[in-house]
Formats: sequence, structure tokens, C-alpha cells
Amino acid sequence: MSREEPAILVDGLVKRYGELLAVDHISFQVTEGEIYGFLGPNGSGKTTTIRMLVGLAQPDEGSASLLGYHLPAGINQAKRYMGVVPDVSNLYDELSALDNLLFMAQLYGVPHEEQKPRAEQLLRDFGLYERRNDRFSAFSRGMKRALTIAAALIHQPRLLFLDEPTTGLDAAAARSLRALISGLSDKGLTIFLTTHYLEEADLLCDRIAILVRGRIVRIDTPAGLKRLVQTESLVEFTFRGDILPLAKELESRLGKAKAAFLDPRRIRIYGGDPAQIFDTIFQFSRDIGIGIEAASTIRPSLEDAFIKVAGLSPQVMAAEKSPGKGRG
Ligand SMILES: Nc1ncnc2c1ncn2[C@@H]1O[C@H](COP(=O)(O)OP(=O)(O)OP(=O)(O)O)[C@@H](O)[C@H]1O
Repeated sequence: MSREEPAILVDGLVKRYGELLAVDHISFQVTEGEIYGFLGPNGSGKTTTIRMLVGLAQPDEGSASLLGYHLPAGINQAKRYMGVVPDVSNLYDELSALDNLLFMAQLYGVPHEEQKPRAEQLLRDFGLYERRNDRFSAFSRGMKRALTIAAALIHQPRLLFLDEPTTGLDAAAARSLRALISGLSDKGLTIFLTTHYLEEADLLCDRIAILVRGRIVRIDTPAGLKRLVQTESLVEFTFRGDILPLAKELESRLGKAKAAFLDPRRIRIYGGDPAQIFDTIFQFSRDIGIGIEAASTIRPSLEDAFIKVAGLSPQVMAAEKSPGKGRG
């Protein structure tokens, strides 16, 4: 692959499941060395996109190439240079950490004399060397995730697909895994990452594509996304009671400004003249007989940019995330 060639090139990709357009004519390019984030709520088509790119699902329309190899014909060549970390681990419970990596090394055809040194180096890099002889089943979720990523790197790929790497991990485990992912990128690996965590995308990604109901609604850097909302006024109000049932009434009073509910008592308002918004909201509060507990102007975050381009709040995304999906 020449330097100029994108690591991933996708043009007009479509996947249908019956009537459902799971992936709806998406196009994007990932540059070599980038961490590229696919950010979207549940069911927005992130996993389906990865499955098409790694050869596990056939697109209905469109084209894609990985590292210069056109799919589907070039998938086997591309696989030599790419690693895939599925959202549910593909490692063996009964094997030790080291044996899992050695097994993967064999599968990928790593030369015999290199298998053990590479496996041990990965265990060291991922902080798992001391636990190398423990069975996979005895590992914590965070360690399982880390080892699953290590296994996908055994053949030294140039491109790594990571599907929801930190879903189901506690804050500390998620943080250490993000540090590992950053470190891999620093070494030049191109990473395609799906996530529904805004914070994760903000911390890790060079660019982010926001996916809503199968469509890409925006592609930008985290900073670029934040700039979208930086020039706008942003005001947040917390009411003393539930105002969700009055959302329509509130909307009709706000005119061009847009309200997003953070929870049933808390709203964030985008755009419009702040002084006028304060007047409108205080009048609204008097009319409905529900007082205001707090009001503040705030600094826009990626969350706000997301709400603006996706028309969805992250809380809606989180609520859509079903807890019992059994990810490993
Ligand atoms: N094998 C399948 N058969 C039928 N429908 C499917 C299949 N796989 C995915 N879908 C549907 O396609 C849509 C996109 O699903 P996908 O798993 O790609 O979303 P996602 O963004 O990865 O969501 P999540 O965050 O839950 O992983 C959803 O509506 C889903 O129900």
C-alpha cells in the first residue's frame, strides 16, 4: 500500500436485513495511523459495518477496500495485515493466557521461532506477564479484553478493528485499556473503533464519524465537533420537578433554540439569545408552577456537539444500551 492510499476506503456501503436498512449508504476514509471512531447509539449499524469490513457479512451495495485490497476478493490478503477484536471474546476459557496467544500465533501462521517471544512481549506490553499461566476464565473482564486485543496483534497487523472495547468494564479498567489503545496508535497502528461512549471517542479518536440509524450524519475531529457548538450559547436549567410531560409546551416557547433533556428535571438549551432564554424559562417555570433549582451557562462538550448533529442525547444512547447483551 502506498502512503497516500487510505487504510480503509468505504463508498456507498449498504446492508439490509429484510426491510431494515441497517447500514444506509455510508462513505468514509480512514488514513493510515489514525484512530477512527464510529460513534452511535445502539442499533445504529456500527457492528454491522465492522462485520462487512472484516468479511463476516456481505454488503448489499457499495464498495470497500482495506490497505489497498478491494473487498470481497482481497479479504484474505487484507486479513494478513489486519486484526479484529470482536465485542465478544474469541479466546478459550480453558487455555492459559500464554497458550491462547500461542494458539492464535499458530492460526495466523506466525513463524514458529517467533511465536513465544511475540506472545511474551505482548503479555508484558499489556501488563499480563505475571498472569501468563492463569486460565483465561480466571481473568477479570478488563484483563480478558486486554488479552483479546493482544491476541489480535500477534501477527503484527497494520490495521486493528476494535468493537466497543470498553463496554461492560469499570472506570479503572476502561481507563487502563484506553491507555493501551493510545499506546498502540503511537506505534503507528491504524485503529478503527466503535463505541457508544462520547468520552471515549473524545479521548482516543483523531476523527469521529457519528452514525445514527445506519447513516453517517457527521465526520469531524473531536475539536471540530466541539467547535460546532462553541459559538452558540449553552444554558442548563434544573427544575424542582419533572417537566418531561411539558416538553412540547417548552419547545413551542423556545422558538429557534433547541432543548435537550438530560433527565426529566434537567434541560440544556442550544442556540438563541441567552438573555431571552433566561426570560422564557423563568416565565415558563412560573406558568407551570415548578420552580428552578439551578441555572447556568456551560462550556460546550463533545456531548453537546453530538446532541446537535445526532438529535439525540447521550442519556438516550445510554438508555438504549441494553445491559444484558452478554458481552465478554
Ligand atoms: N443478523 C441480523 N439480522 C437482522 N437484523 C440485524 C442483524 N444484525 C443487526 N441487525 C439489526 O441491524 C441494526 C444495526 O445493528 P448493529 O448491531 O450494527 O448496531 P450497533 O450500532 O453495533 O449497535 P450496538 O451498539 O447495540 O452494538 C439493528 O437494528 C439490528 O437489530
